[in-house]
Amino acid sequence: MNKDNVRLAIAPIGWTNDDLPELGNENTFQQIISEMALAGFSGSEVGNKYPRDPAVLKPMLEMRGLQIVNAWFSTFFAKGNKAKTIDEFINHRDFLHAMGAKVIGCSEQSRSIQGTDKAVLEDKPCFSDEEWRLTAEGYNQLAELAAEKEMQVCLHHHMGTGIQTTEEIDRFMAMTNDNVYLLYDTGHAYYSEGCQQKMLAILIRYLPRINHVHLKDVRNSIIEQVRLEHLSFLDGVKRGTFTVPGDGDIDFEPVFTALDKANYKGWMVVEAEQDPALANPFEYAVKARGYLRDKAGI
Ligand SMILES: O=C1C[C@@H](O)[C@H](O)[C@@H](O)C1=O
Ligand SMILES: [Co+2]
Repeated sequence: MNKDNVRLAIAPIGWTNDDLPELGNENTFQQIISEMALAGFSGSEVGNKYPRDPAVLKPMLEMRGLQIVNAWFSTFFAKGNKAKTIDEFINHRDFLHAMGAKVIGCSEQSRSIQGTDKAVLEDKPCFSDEEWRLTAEGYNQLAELAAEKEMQVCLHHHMGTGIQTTEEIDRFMAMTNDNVYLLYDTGHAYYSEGCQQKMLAILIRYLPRINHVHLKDVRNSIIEQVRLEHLSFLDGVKRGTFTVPGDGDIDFEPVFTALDKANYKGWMVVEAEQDPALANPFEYAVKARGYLRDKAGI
């Protein structure tokens, strides 16, 4: 891939998991960012151990050659919580702007089961026409608010949410304006659609509107356990659904080729939540960095 276009970041979720705070609670903020830098990454997303004051956070990152590239934001438009969502979004946008980030990765969490004990492959919500209308209207407004700071909003399609499958991503992209982007997450696309081909089809269809990429690998054997045992999303994570690129069953080379051909300019973020007691986060960060050097040439 073209090194002038793409930069590499890593998410803290491999060290401490915001969805499962008991995973990696022993890992400190300074250890996390020091290991990210030592493994050869130049960006990070934001985790729950990060100081939220840019005056504190920025110098701690800068001295390690790191910058903040995005932070997760949960929206609740479909259930009618527009005013609260917008209010919180503005605070979040201003924090990310102060940190120098350009994109704001959001997930529509109305009726989401990603943090519950429901079976992730069976019990996901499906939005009504009215829920779709509210969601699209909300994201169109977020895009305008982001533009006020020369930033862009993107939707993180996610397991267990109302915007997970190919059809749901298609509907979301069709109902929103072109200034609403997609955060493409390889792991969620593969997990939802069950195969490489469909995972790639989403990427290829939306290349012009993808402005942020999460690189997660998956273990098919664990997804099979999730299916057979009707496990929740988080139970799957604890068993090892996800791992770093190159360590699981996804073939990443066509992903890199498609992004490169489309002249993708932006961050690619290694994001591989697994139990740090089973998968040493620093070791896996180094492994991911080596894989990206070998296979993507970056
Ligand atoms: O981007 C993400 C953030 C996490 O909190 C989430 O659950 C994970 O799977 C993900 O892709
Ligand atoms: Co992600």
